[in-house]
Amino acid sequence: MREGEKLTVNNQPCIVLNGVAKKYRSGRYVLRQIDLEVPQGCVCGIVGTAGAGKTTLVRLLAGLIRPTKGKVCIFDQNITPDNPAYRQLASFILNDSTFYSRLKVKELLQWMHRLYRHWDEKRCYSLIQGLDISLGKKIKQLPHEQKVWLSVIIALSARSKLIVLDGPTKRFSPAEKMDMLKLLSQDVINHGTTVVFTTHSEQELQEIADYGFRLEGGQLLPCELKRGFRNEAWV
Ligand SMILES: Nc1ncnc2c1ncn2[C@@H]1O[C@H](COP(=O)(O)OP(=O)(O)OP(=O)(O)O)[C@@H](O)[C@H]1O
Repeated sequence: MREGEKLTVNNQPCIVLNGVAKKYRSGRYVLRQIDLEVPQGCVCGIVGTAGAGKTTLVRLLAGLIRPTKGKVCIFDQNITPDNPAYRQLASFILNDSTFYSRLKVKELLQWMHRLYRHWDEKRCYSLIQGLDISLGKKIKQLPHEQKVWLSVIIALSARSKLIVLDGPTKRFSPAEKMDMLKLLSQDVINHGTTVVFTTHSEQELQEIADYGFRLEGGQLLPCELKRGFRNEAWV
């Protein structure tokens, strides 16, 4: 890919990155020139080795940090730490999320219900029951896997149009990882949700993504995929 060339994967983008570069105060450019459009209703995977800049990219999408250069847009809105307007539309499930640990599961869900305009209560409780998550337990008492599931359930119940996962399934068994991806794939198909995930695994990208990119040397390079997420056997 030539510098400055845009990776356009569809005409109706959910995410648009224009000339994005990021340099932390203490160091070198982690991201150099990212130009990307991700369409709505697809699964987009980003693979990269440790330190390639995946979390930095996700934190830019989440508006947790500012780009040094360029512009980050989600659903046509310019994303910065002081523009939280898109948050009714997007959910970010980060690697190190240790959220609301003192609340009970039930209290957290009640809070989320108040927070999200399009909250789907019926769906939420049916997912919770299916996964056997105890409503009376405090978040801090849940094992890591259940915390990640809970984040996914919240994103799905909030009817998020964009769900971004930054390596949260690292400690999952292959079967459990597949269950989560099947659940997300159904949302992509039924509701046109866009799912973006980061991974260290080229194989995961091959198995799951509709569009795949490799983050290397601060740039995003397109990956050729052998098959898409929406394998008939899964849906
Ligand atoms: N706040 C920060 N200040 C300075 N440097 C940082 C900061 N955050 C990350 N970095 C550096 O930026 C580079 C990219 O880090 P990042 O966490 O984005 O990579 P990653 O691809 O997500 O890695 P991993 O797969 O291990 O999570 C690393 O060299 C890291 O040390």
